[in-house]
Amino acid sequence: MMGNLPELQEQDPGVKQMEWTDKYGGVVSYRGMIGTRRLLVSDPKALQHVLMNSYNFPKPAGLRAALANILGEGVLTAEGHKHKIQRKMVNPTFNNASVRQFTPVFNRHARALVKAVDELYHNKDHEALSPATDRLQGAFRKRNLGTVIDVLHWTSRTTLDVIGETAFSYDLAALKSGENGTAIAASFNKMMTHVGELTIKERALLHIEQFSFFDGHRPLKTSFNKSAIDTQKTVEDVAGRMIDEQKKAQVVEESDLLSGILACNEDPKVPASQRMSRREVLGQLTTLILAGHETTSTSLTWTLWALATHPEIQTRLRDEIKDFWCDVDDDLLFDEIHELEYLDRVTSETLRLHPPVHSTNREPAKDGYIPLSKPIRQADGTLTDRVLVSKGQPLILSVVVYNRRKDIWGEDAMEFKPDRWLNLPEAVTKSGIPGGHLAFISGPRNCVGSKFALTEFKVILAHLLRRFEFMPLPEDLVDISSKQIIVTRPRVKGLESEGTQMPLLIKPIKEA
Ligand code: HEM
Repeated sequence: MMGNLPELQEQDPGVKQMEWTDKYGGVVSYRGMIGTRRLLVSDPKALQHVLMNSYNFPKPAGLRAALANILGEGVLTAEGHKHKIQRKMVNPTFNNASVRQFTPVFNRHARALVKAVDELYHNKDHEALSPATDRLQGAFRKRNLGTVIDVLHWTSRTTLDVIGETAFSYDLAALKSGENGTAIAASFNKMMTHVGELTIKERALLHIEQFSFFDGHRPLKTSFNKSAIDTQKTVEDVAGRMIDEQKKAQVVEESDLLSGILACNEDPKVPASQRMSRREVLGQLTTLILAGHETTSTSLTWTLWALATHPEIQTRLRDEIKDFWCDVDDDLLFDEIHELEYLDRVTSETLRLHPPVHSTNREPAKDGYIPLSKPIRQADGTLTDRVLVSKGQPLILSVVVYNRRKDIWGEDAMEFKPDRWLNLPEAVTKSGIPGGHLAFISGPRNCVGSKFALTEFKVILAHLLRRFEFMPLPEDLVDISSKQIIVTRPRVKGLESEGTQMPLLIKPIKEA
């Protein structure tokens, strides 16, 4: 009934898939639910073929409909002509000029995060964190070893506040008051907690719901769908009021992503047939909040963990940041932050080793062949350098497997080594995948917010490293594993019931 899916769930995301790939090569056939066959794809030529021809390999209709329950009718779930139109409206709001304008906002929220963590360190009545960190706290404080903080919890609130302000000039107040903040912050938190706690039955229903025989009967009345619909409605109520106010004022100031999208959409030069409906504009907003918040916060979290477990890399990175950024009262500027070479290598290396979006699903619109860079052996024992796929065949494009393949990245592929980016293997440079790793995928449906994400990520990381040292907790106390909850989030082994978290020890940096 469940095919190979339980096997995949037993281990951290990507582990089983990597085993299969090592054994069988860049395209592996396995069983999904109710006898369906899925192809796990990690061959670079095959990935590029599918991603660059994205309109011939759409996202499965069922998956899009299930995602639309959570995200509305935004660019992430649109297909074909609709997607082209939406992407045209959304693209300009993420160009370099626009991201440059948001960089002061990233700096301001990074400072607020540093202040909150600093208060926590000095024990000024900040709220309790998570049961795990609270339990660990006493022992470490007594021995003057530092303070334990759940970095996932703090980065997640910060990136939520950033997206609230940059997307629609709205103060989500997540850092200040967390789940007691605005209705939007509270409902997003509730929905994400729910995703993390899905029962086996709810998971099965989510899978089943993706089959097209549910078209017209979605969303099913599950408690998860109810919380997703509530979240979407909460965002739409607030954003809808804002759109009405801007229309009443008859001036569209392009100060945030929403007004940038509105300005493109209302441009008199755009024919009516090329414009987005009000529902679609609102859908962009829910999409941006979800796509732009969890991804960046989990990347920051995995990076802090990688740096905590590699202190020499942490020190080298901090030294680069300190040398360049003398006065912490100055803001880090857009052009400057991207010139920091070691920071860039550390960023690429974390996105390679810990891509937040673990995989993405596609299906061919018609029968055809997918080319391979390396031949694979077929069931009958013969070798082939192309794979025949039929219309509707589920394809799982595995970001995490491609990013970690030893035959592509080298024998040390599972190690965190930022300097590998100084001299990448030919298999990577000739893969055709822009930027080398696949964390933002490629082609017409690549991550529209990648420059925004990289700038926000680097600014927040630089502020944190300038002020704090991050250290891991002893492995016998805290052993980190991961779980896919839309994005790949960390958990503590043995404390899975406490949800996702990343407890690390912190100490303020003593300025020389
Ligand atoms: C480190 C941070 C991020 C990573 C790794 C990431 C990764 C991705 C990936 C892999 C996709 C393709 C998903 C798919 O097709 O299944 C995607 C799409 C998208 N991302 Fe990001 N993302 C990040 C941050 C952001 C941010 C900050 C924003 C906006 C503020 C954003 C907005 C979007 C949107 C709108 C799409 C849909 C694009 C389309 O289908 O045309 N992302 N992202």
